[in-house]
Amino acid sequence: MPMRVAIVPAGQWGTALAVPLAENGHAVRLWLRRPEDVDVFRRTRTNPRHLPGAPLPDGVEAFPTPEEALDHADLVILGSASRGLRDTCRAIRAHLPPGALVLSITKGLEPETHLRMSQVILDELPEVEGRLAVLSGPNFAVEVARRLPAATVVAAGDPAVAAAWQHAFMGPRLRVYTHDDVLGVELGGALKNVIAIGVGISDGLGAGENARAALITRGMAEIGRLGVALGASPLTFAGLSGVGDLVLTCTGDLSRNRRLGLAIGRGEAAEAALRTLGTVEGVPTARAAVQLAREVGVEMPITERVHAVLFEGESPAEGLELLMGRDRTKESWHVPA
Ligand SMILES: NC(=O)c1ccc[n+]([C@@H]2O[C@H](COP(=O)([O-])OP(=O)(O)OC[C@H]3O[C@@H](n4cnc5c(N)ncnc54)[C@H](O)[C@@H]3O)[C@@H](O)[C@H]2O)c1
Ligand SMILES: O=P(O)(O)OC[C@H](O)CO
Repeated sequence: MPMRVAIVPAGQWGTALAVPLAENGHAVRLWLRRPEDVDVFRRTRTNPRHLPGAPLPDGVEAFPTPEEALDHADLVILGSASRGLRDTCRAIRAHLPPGALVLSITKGLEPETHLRMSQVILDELPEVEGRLAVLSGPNFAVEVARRLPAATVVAAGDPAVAAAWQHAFMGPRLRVYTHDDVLGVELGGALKNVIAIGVGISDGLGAGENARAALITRGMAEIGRLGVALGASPLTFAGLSGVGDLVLTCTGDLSRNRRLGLAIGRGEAAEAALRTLGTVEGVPTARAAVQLAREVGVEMPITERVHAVLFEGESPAEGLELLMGRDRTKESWHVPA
């Protein structure tokens, strides 16, 4: 059954997700935060600020206010970067249709609180409890917008909620798997961005492909270690939202996190790279992840080094040396009792 879907706000990822939704016959309304972007959209049917060169299908409309975008919405997608998610929740609260299903597509941890994105949403919008799902997986927006084949995961506490989103998105170019481990799916999507910065740094230094594979694999181990300590199922990290997204982000040159790392590893200034790249979620997430890991007593050596390079002036070469010089250990996801 065709539904009304609001994407509030629509950045690169939210705009790309309008494509499979509209192609499934849903009426999609984007909230574009700058009114001039709405004018451009109405003239060109593109959102060039966030997703240049991707014409959107009939059935997608753009609006300058959340109120208009949310009018009679059955399904609501929160598409903000993590730094704006709280403000987004506050901006939509008064206009959220009662009973609408809500989906988080944001990958990150809040630096000050260490909360996952679904926890931030429930903090601001407790009334959506039971109606909230999260989407995460190995998905570059530009490829989804170009209708290249992809797979992703929707997780929710209530299987009927996950199934409703699966039904809304699933089509010949996008496979959607449901999951019940919201915690594991969100942590995989958030923490892989920090490891991708680390792999980019290593590649930028010219450390080689052996180093890249080692960082990805040991990165998965430390993500899994923290995830399990926090209550996630270990097998979630073997799935699309875990190793799938980690591999994509660490190896795909479309990744902004990987590209930030590459720039740092080559000796370029992180600030300049960040200005060009825009949203790089691994940066705020590195702060939260390091504090969270220390709180629960879990070792995350790669995340620690990325954090030190980003925030403590450690050089990429020093970081790599410190990782290679760690005490001998066995290969495991050992979680202290
Ligand atoms: N782009 C991708 O390929 C992709 C794929 C999967 C997941 N994601 C995730 O989707 C999320 C959004 O990424 P994106 O690529 O769409 O980023 P983007 O930079 O293109 O868009 C970010 C959106 O957040 C809004 N925003 C930023 N600061 C805000 C604030 N303070 N208050 C309210 N809104 C604010 C912007 O207006 C914009 O609409 C990220 O968490 C990212 O990890 C992105
Ligand atoms: O461009 P990035 O690094 O934010 O990665 C985008 C997606 O998260 C990949 O799944």
